[in-house]
Amino acid sequence: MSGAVTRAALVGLGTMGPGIAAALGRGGVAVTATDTLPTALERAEAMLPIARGALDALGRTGEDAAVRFTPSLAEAVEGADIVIENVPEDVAIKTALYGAIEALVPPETLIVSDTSGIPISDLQVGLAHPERMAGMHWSNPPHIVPMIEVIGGKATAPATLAAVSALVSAIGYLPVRVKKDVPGFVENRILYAIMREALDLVDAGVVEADALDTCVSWGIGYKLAVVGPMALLDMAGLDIYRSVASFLNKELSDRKDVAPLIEERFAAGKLGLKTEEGLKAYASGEVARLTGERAKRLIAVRRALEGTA
Ligand SMILES: NC(=O)c1ccc[n+]([C@@H]2O[C@H](COP(=O)([O-])OP(=O)(O)OC[C@H]3O[C@@H](n4cnc5c(N)ncnc54)[C@H](O)[C@@H]3O)[C@@H](O)[C@H]2O)c1
Ligand SMILES: Cc1ncc(C=O)c(C(=O)O)c1O
Repeated sequence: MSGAVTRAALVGLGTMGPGIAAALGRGGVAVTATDTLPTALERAEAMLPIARGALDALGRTGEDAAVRFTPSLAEAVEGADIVIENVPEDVAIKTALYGAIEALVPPETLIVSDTSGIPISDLQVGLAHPERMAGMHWSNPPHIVPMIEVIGGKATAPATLAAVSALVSAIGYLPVRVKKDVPGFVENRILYAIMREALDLVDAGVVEADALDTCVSWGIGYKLAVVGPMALLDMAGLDIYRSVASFLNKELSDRKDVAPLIEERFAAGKLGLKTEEGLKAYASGEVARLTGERAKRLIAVRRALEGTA
């Protein structure tokens, strides 16, 4: 692929797809989006104006490039400069899809995955042209969180990484170049260290779930939005960090499996907002209300941090 990306195909329209479609369109990239489930296509079409409203509220106003929806993978990828894969976090599902995509597009079309942390080297291994594949990891909600990780695998060409980073910048996001293809990349290695400890503390009865969320959101979460961990070390003092880490690090959870609480809810089909019950149960209408309220608050915080509130 040479030149800027102007046309993207988006494959998979679940939690992440609709917001990504809106963000690309607002960034001037025409999108053709597809999913194997008709209900996902319908939902994504309904979500598009809502995500565009959030972009307006962020001050990211302007003309939208066309966003179209189709049940046909062939139609979605036709003429695309880049194919953005957003299907479930499962190597078999993703690699089967890459086979189908490669049969439909020329060798220069970029293929990227929004994988949360499967190494790109593992995903690209069966591709006929693995050099055109990279990781493009968005954060949920993708039309509001302005950072995207860019990851290369063993076979990724430098030109592919340059093109993906250029696309991220062109649509107004901050590209974070992850230099090694480690599982979980950077964002999810940090997030899952937090999640593991949070679940362990709740499971051990140290704190109620709601109180833990208050502690993290109004304590470290609020602070980290302004002062990242490396800067926070200097703010706290390395002597303090050293003293605390010398007794605390060995106390922290190092469990290797998934917490029993999550396994139990997963086995019962309780997946969170998407099934209206996860760690908590959500009354009718509550999911839409919560999603809207959270978007409003995230937008207000982002505008304050950007100095545009
Ligand atoms: N949910 C998050 O917070 C989040 C954040 C960042 C990245 N991710 C990653 O993004 C990817 C998608 O996550 P999600 O939460 O949107 O998943 P999801 O399960 O909500 O949606 C996946 C969609 O893919 C569709 N699909 C499955 N196989 C397909 C195929 N062969 N062709 C076309 N469509 C197909 C499904 O019908 C579904 O609509 C995963 O790799 C995930 O790890 C998720
Ligand atoms: C729990 C969880 N897992 C993965 C991701 C992203 O890949 C997110 C997120 O973006 O918020 C998440 O919350």
